[in-house]
Order: sequence, then C-alpha cells, then structure tokens
Amino acid sequence: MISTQTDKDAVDLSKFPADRIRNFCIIAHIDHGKSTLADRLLEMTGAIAKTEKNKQVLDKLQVERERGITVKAQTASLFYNHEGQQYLLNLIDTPGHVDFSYEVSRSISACQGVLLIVDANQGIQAQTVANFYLAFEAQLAIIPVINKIDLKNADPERVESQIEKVFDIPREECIRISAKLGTNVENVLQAVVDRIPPPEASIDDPFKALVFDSNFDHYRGVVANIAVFGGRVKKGDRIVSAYLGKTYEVNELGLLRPDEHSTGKLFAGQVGYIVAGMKDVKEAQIGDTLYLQEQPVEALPGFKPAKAMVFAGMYPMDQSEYQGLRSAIEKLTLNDSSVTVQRDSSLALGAGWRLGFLGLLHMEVFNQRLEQEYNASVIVTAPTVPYKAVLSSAKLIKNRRAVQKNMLYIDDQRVMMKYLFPLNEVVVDFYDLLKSLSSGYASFDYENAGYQAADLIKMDILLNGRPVEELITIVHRDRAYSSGKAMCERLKDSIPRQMFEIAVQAAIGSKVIARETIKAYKKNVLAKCYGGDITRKMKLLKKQAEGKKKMRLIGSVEVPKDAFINVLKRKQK
Ligand SMILES: Nc1nc2c(ncn2[C@@H]2O[C@H](COP(=O)(O)OP(=O)(O)OP(=O)(O)O)[C@@H](O)[C@H]2O)c(=O)[nH]1
Repeated sequence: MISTQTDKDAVDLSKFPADRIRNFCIIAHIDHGKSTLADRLLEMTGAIAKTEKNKQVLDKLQVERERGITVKAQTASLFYNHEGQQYLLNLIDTPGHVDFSYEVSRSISACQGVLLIVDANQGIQAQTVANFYLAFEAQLAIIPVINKIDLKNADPERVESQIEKVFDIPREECIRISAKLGTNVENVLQAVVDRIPPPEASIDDPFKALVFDSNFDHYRGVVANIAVFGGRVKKGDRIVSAYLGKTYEVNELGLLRPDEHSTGKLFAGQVGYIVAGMKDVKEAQIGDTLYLQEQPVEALPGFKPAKAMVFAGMYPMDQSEYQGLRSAIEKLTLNDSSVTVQRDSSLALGAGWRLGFLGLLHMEVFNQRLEQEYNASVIVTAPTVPYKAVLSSAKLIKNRRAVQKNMLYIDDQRVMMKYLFPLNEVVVDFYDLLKSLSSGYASFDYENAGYQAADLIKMDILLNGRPVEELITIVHRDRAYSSGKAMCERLKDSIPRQMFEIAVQAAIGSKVIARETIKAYKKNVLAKCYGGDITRKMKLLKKQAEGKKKMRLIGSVEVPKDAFINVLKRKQK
C-alpha cells in the first residue's frame, strides 16, 4: 500500500537534538490543497514513493478519500537535508472543515509553526481566517503559501495583497507554489527550517509530553500521538496520565513516517506515538500530559475537551439490528472521543441513542463511517442544537435574529462579515443555502458565542388529539406555523388511510396551528379476489398481517414506522 523508504530501520533519534527538529502543521480552508502539499512533502523527503497510489496518503479513512476531505489529523516525521545538516521535520496534517477546528487547535498546540495555504484563485476564505487566528493566538511562526499557481485563473498578486491586508504579513513572505505539480515545494521545506523555530525542549528536564491525538487499535489498545516537551521516554518506563492520574507501562513507541516506525525511545522536541496499555481513548484525553511515575511534573495548560454542538437520534433500521449497531457505535466512538453517546428510546423507532457531534459534517461523516466500515443501516433523526430552557409561566424573551458584528473589505471583490446567529439557524441548511445563493463563492465559519435568550417554543404533533412524543420539536415562534404545516403534510403523505378519519395537527400548548386530515378508507384486500382461489386469499391476508407488524399504534391510529422516519429524518440533499 504505502511504500516507505528503505533505510527506515536505521533511525538514530539521539542524533536529532531539539535544535534540528521542526514541528509544523498545514492549515487552510477546505480544498485549498493541504493534503496534496503533504503528499509532495512526503515524496520529496523520501517518506513515500512517487506513485499515483500514494495520492492523499495522510487521508487514511475511506470517507476521507471519497469526500476528498481530511477528518482525522495525521502525523508524519520527515527527514530533510539542508545545508549539510539533517533535520527531523514533524508534519501534522489537519482537517480544514469548520466542524474539525478542534482537531486543528490541538494539532497546533504541538507545533511551533504553520504553513498557511491559500488557493491562488479563491483567495482568503472563512476558514483561512479562523485557522490563521488559531495559529496567531498560539504565537506560532506563520508561513503563507499560495497554492495552485498553475491554474489558468490563478491571481497570486491579488492573494498576496489580501494576505497583507487581512493578516498584516508582508507579501515578500509568501511562497507561490503548485502542490499538484511540485513547483517551488522545495522552497517550502527550506522555509520550514529557516523560519520556524525549533521546539524549546531540553533533554535534561523531566519527561513531559502532550497528547494531541489518539486512536484505538484492537490488539494494542490506545495509540496516542504525543509531542515530547522535555526529557526522554523509553520502552518499559512507567508513565502517568495527569488527567486521570493512572499509571501505565510503555509497551511500544516511535515515529510516524507516516506508518508507525518503532524506535523504542523518544526525546525532547520529538513527535511520535506511544502504546501503553490504555483501554479507551478517554484514557488518553487530547490535551492531557504524560510524565514519568518517579518524576511528577505540572500538567501542560490549555486542556479543553471537545464540546458537542449538534445532537441527533440514531436508531437501527430494525430492532433486531440493535446489538450490531451498538457495537459499531462503541467501536467508532473508541476512536473519536468528541462524540457523546446517550441511550435513548422512542415509541416509534424503538431503542437507540442520542449522539452529540461537533457539527453537521462530523455527524454525516460518523454516519457514513457506520455504514461503510460497519455495514450498519441507521435511521438518523433531524439534528438539534443544545438549548437552555428557563421555565416560567408567561414571560418569553425578545426575539433575536442574526446581528451583524463587523465587516471588512478583503479587496474590491470580497467582503468578510461577522454575524451573531442562533446556532439552530446555522446547523441545518444555512451553509447549503449560502453556497447556492452565492453560486459557491461565499465561505463560512463559526465559533460558539454562548447561549442567548430567544423566543423559542415547544411544538407538539397530535394524531387524533394524542401527542406523539418523538415528534416534539423546539421551533422559533416565527417559524412555528410553517414548520408545523410542513410536518403535518409530510405525515399525511406517509400515513395510509384507515377505517376512520385521522386528524394530524401541530399545536403549541393547547392551540392548534396547523391541521391535515386523512380521510377514512376501508381497505379490503380481498375485494378483487372474488372466485374460489383460497391460497391466493390466504396469501393476501398474510401480507396484510405482515404490513400491520410494521405499524405502531398511537391511540387507535396505526402509523407505519416509515412515517416517523420520513418526518424525523433530515431532508436529503
Ligand atoms: N490545479 C491544482 N490543483 C490542486 C493543487 N493542489 C491541490 N489541488 C487540487 O485541489 C483539490 C483539493 O486538494 P486537497 O489536497 O484534497 O485539499 P485539502 O486542503 O487537503 O482538503 P481538506 O483535507 O478537505 O481540507 C484536489 O482536487 C487537488 O487535486 C495545485 O497546486 N494545483
């Protein structure tokens, strides 16, 4: 699969004191070419062979290759000869999408510098700005790289002006490259050595390492990626995780090139992986500090657990698949500690879970991985965002919509605007709408601005006067009517006629705001079967009985399971 260099067994890490190490990551807006540049850097330093097969080497997951996006940050150590010296360059590839900015920030905490990639045609986009600030606030050296200069409509001049204006970085510092063709990529490697400072880490200090990523391996348990901030660690050492205070023995450790390459030890300034018998990624929390049992140190600052912002119900398509889905979700969350899982059950969909994600793409990727890697068929309900409810008898608070915070002209064609939005408005279809309204030109990023009071109400859906628990939604008062009406219409289309009339209503408190009626209809499956064929009659009756099994009874109304799925499921794009 991935061909690695042949001298890989001959690494003497003690030959790399901290001053000949550079730890950096590549940050950019989505699709600006991070993974392509990473591939070129790997090729040029001999970590991988130059073949078509090695496209997007750092994007290991199937979903990453299919969607062409990076979800999980990957790390690779590269050896680079510069002016007669050999350097160890630790490259951390990072995801570009908003949902994964948490992964970017933890990768950044292991680095001293970043390559900030900007597409020569598209120029600065929303995540270019968001990622720049993550690096800027962490006081990292920032090397602006203008990529895709081979494109016919590339305009590196204009992008350099944007970089000067928005980030206050002199245009002379920009490196123009084509990651695809390899043009000027050598200059990027030189700039990494010349402009990024080495890690300030002394081998004489006690061992101290930052966990910046972790994966779960079925045979070895947790494989944690660490940046060694001081001292040294070797196989057999007893280490402690500062957060949980648990002690472990180091079973294996080494470099990622990008495949694991066991070295038996790691020194100050180096980045690598460590296996120490941890059973769960929650034992190797991102941002946690590791130290030697006999040399306790103060934990590194800035530990910040990931926070779920979008929640959705997940149910097996059929309850007989519950165990299988449970084990698939467990396995997947073993690798992704940012997903929260709570058991849930629904009258309509049976037993399932309520899962929390960093954002919508994160949720979609999780779902796609469940289906692709675990062959699970899942019903995903409409996503919701967290609310804080103040229970009071009457007073509801003033309606708040998007509020403009500021505006900056990046150049004569582009403007950057900041708004305060209710998260609920953003997570569902805002991004798609923005993209289609702007013919794909606008880009968007968001960060959590905390809870804000809003005029939200609980909306019930009633079937013949009986509320259906799983269809309760929280809506903005202004949207209640349209969303109630849409839900009633979708239910009407999904519930078959029955022997009595069915009222489908949306209500707020005791007030009905929308109604659809399903007319009575007596379905006699035998009507067409006059004559004597008894086996055919039996067959039809059996089919009808089977159909009934797929129904749920709400009051006296039989509701097909599909109806819930149709109403609860997010609209397919
Ligand atoms: N013409 C041209 N295309 C490029 C260049 N670099 C990357 N691309 C193309 O741009 C697209 C996106 O490149 P990726 O490397 O996947 O982008 P990315 O930034 O890693 O994307 P995410 O990981 O999803 O954030 C791919 O189709 C690449 O082939 C370049 O220098 N020139």
